[in-house]
Amino acid sequence: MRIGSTVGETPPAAGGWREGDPNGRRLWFTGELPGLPLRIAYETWGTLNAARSNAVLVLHALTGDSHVAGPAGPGHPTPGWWDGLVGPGRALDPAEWFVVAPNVLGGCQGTTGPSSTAPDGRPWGRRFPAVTVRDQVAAEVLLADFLGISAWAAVLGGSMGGMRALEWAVSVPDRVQSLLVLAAPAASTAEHIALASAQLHAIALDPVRGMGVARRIAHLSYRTEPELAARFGRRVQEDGRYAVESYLDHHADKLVRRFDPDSYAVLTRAMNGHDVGAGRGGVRAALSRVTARTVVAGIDSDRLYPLAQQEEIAAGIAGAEFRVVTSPYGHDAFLIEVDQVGALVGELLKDG
Ligand SMILES: CC(=O)SCCNC(=O)CCNC(=O)[C@H](O)C(C)(C)COP(=O)(O)OP(=O)(O)OC[C@H]1O[C@@H](n2cnc3c(N)ncnc32)[C@H](O)[C@@H]1OP(=O)(O)O
Ligand SMILES: N[C@@H](CCO)C(=O)O
Repeated sequence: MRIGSTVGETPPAAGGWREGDPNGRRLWFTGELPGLPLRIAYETWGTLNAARSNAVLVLHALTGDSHVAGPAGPGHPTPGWWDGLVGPGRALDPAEWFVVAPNVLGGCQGTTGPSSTAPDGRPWGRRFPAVTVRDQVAAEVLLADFLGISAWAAVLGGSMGGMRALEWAVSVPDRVQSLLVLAAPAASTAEHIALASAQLHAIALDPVRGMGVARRIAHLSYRTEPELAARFGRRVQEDGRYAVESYLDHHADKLVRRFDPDSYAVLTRAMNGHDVGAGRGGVRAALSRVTARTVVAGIDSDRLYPLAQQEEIAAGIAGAEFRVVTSPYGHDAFLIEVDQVGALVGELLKDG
């Protein structure tokens, strides 16, 4: 394993990597997965204690990145996506916990992905190999090895991050002491694959405009019908667009400005392939491997990953607690309902 630079050195140009952040430490390391040179960009908050027992791994969703906390700014296209969870007096207080957040394998914010340079000196682009959620976790295991963390005090994730958190607890149970799976399924369903299929077709037709279409489709699955009705109704703007149409246009435009369509496609395919039970005798058999103290939580209005999918996970893990986040916002509540999510994290970590 070759160790990469630390803060302050010139970061690699590819993949949207930028300089350090005053609220956290942005780092990267290089290693190798079979056949794939690997760089992982990650951020940390707090200090690893001498016993190496206070490390918490936070795993982001589809278009998230390592920037869990801190303001938006140069190099941070969005503010910290769980900003309310990390900081003094918050559930993940850096005075107590060493918080680590990697950008996912296949992503576009510093970790190896389609916008990275391939061994032939050209960007990978569409040639980037298909990766699975298991590959992504294998890469994160290399990061944990590098950091000298044999077991995480907690692994936390929502949505695609929840898929990886679950995969961690199943594939290396002895390295996960406690686990929060939020708004994620044990396996992607026909509905998920169908929604993703339409998005992937749009990107195949035209990467940039197609990703805008993909985001519109996806964003609808992240919110709820009553919320859209209450916020936008049938209102038409001065420019002639329905207000809800304009809202989706806005989210599409914002994503197009900050995200790589090839990464979007690679990560979407990885989510399609997510099935924690594949090759392990099925979901129940896979879940029975988990030894972590576990909280599985869903959102009562989530139409993408409905509550029954988290109930299934909780039912399969010995001693798991099942919790419901109450929200009108649907799937995106895992990002919005920070107080409720913070309470879940606090519950998980107390006496942990
Ligand atoms: C772990 C991760 O996933 S990290 C990545 C998270 N971030 C993203 O995914 C970015 C996309 N954004 C989102 O998904 C959501 O905005 C969330 C979950 C982050 C926050 O949700 P909310 O606070 O409910 O924001 P909401 O969905 O209402 O969007 C607000 C935006 O829509 C804009 N907007 C609202 N109505 C309209 C309209 N009729 N026309 C145009 N724009 C509109 C607002 O001006 C605001 O713009 P801004 O974000 O540029 O300031
Ligand atoms: N808004 C989130 C939702 C997906 O879970 C994202 O873009 O990652």
